[in-house]
Parts: sequence; structure tokens; C-alpha cells
Amino acid sequence: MSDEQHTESAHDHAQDHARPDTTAGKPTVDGPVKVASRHVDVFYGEKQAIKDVSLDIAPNEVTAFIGPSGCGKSTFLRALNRMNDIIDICRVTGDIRLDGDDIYDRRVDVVQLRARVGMVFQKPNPFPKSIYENVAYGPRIHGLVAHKDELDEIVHTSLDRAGLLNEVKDRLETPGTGLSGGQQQRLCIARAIAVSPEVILMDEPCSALDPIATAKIEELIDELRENYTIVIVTHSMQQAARVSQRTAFFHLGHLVEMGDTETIFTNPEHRLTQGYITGRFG
Ligand SMILES: Nc1ncnc2c1ncn2[C@@H]1O[C@H](COP(=O)(O)OP(=O)(O)OP(=O)(O)O)[C@@H](O)[C@H]1O
Repeated sequence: MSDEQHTESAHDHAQDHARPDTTAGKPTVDGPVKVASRHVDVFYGEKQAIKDVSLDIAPNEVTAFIGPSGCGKSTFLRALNRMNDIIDICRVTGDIRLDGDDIYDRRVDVVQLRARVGMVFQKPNPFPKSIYENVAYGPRIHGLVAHKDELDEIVHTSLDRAGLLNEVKDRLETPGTGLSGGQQQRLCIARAIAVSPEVILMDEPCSALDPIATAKIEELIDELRENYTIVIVTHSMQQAARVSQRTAFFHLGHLVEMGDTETIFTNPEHRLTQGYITGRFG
């Protein structure tokens, strides 16, 4: 980020009287850190959607972002792999590092970054191609394979890790769009895994799914954290409590509080968090 941008955001903070007494600036993880955000602001045109958010994401954990509708969870999530770059009016300032490297440095190849930090969206969005091609596409365009055998291996391993292989192994050439919603979402997870990401961002991955498909994705998320760092935006506090080890609570663009999930749900520090988790607002 340029000095000019830093000056501008510091000015904005001074103007922001609504800012609650938050954890901003303090590390939110004791041990190793995979992704570190410091003083991040996100604007859509003149409107500021994220205000001075500083937090850490620990490796091989599931971190949940919770908070009332419109508080900026998805906006902040998208800042973590520069998905906001595709929104013309969106501007991000502050510092976000992946393993210590500034992801907004102008030398960063955004396509490579999004391979390292993959994303799964709210609505399953398989390509209108075969199940095989959905998974093979990423490794192929990233040049990860030299031979068809290697590609077959990646497709099978990714589908297996996404808990889908047994259900689809006899119909890999059929369209991905012909699968059920839950299967499509697992296909999207397989597609994300196929390029060997380090971090997987999930934006309400179960909101279009029934309870059985949701339970399968939640189980899968728990298994995936062995190999990946996962950040999930969810509206469901039960889901956050079930799948995550750490939870961040957002309100009106601020990070109000972040801590281990059990503490956030049983003994939050901030009254806003308490109000949200007990259903008094949101
Ligand atoms: N593309 C956009 N253009 C302009 N404003 C946007 C855009 N996307 C989000 N916003 C605004 O930014 C704020 C934060 O939105 P965001 O979607 O990040 O919140 P959220 O907490 O994820 O909400 P929800 O839980 O409803 O999905 C909202 O006021 C929203 O209207």
C-alpha cells in the first residue's frame, strides 16, 4: 500500500466515532499465523464496508466469520484472495500477508494468489462441463501436470478428498451440473483442492443446501483442515460452533472480537457479541 493510502485511512479512522472498543491492532492468534491482516479498510466508492480490521488466521484451523447481514464478512473474506479486484468501485487499503508476503504487492500474480488461496461460493457454481473437466481445468491451466496419468491422479485424489469420488467415479464424463446441490458443492470443493491451495475461503458454502448435504460439507470441512487453512463465512451460529476452532465477530464493518470459538460462544468479552450470539439482534 502506498503512503498516501495509509494516510487516508488513518484520517478516516480518526473520523470514525462509531468505532467500538475492538481488538484492532492486537494479534488474535497465539501460535503460527498463515494470514495476517493489519488495519484493513475496504471501500465501495465512498462507502466504507470494512473499517480498520486487524486479525490473524492460524494454519490448519477453521476460522469462522460471523455477524449480522451487511457487516462486511464477505467483503473481508474476498479481500483475502483479492477477489474484490474484479469489482471496479472496490478499493482495499491496509496490509494483508500470506506467510509474511504482502498479497497486494504489485508484483503479485493474482491468478497464482487465487490458486494458493482458493474460494468456494455460496451457490454451487460448477462449469458447464463434465465432472472430470471441472476438476481438471485448474491443474491444466496452472501447468501442474505433464501427462494425462498425472491429471487423472489429481482428479481422483481431489474428488476423494472432497468426499465425492465414490458417488461419481462411474460417471466422470457426465455434466457436473447434473449432480445434486450438495454434490455440486463438493465438486466445487474438489475443484478448489485440485490446484493444491494452502487456504480455502468459503462464503456461506451450505446456505443453498439441505440439512443432510450441509452435514456432509461440515464433516468435510473438519477433515480438510488437516491439510488446509480454512476461513468460512456463515450465518449459522450453530455451524460456526460446530466447524470452527476460532471465531471472528463483525459488526458494521468492524471486527468486534475474535477468539477461540468456545470462548466466543460461551463467554464473549463484548456486549455486541453477546447480543448477537444470544439472538438479541442480527
Ligand atoms: N459490490 C458491491 N458494491 C457496493 N456495495 C457493496 C458491494 N458488495 C457489498 N457491498 C456493501 O458492503 C457492505 C458489506 O457487505 P457484505 O456482503 O460484505 O456483508 P456480509 O456481512 O457478508 O452480509 P451478508 O451476511 O448479508 O452476506 C454492505 O453494506 C453491502 O451493501
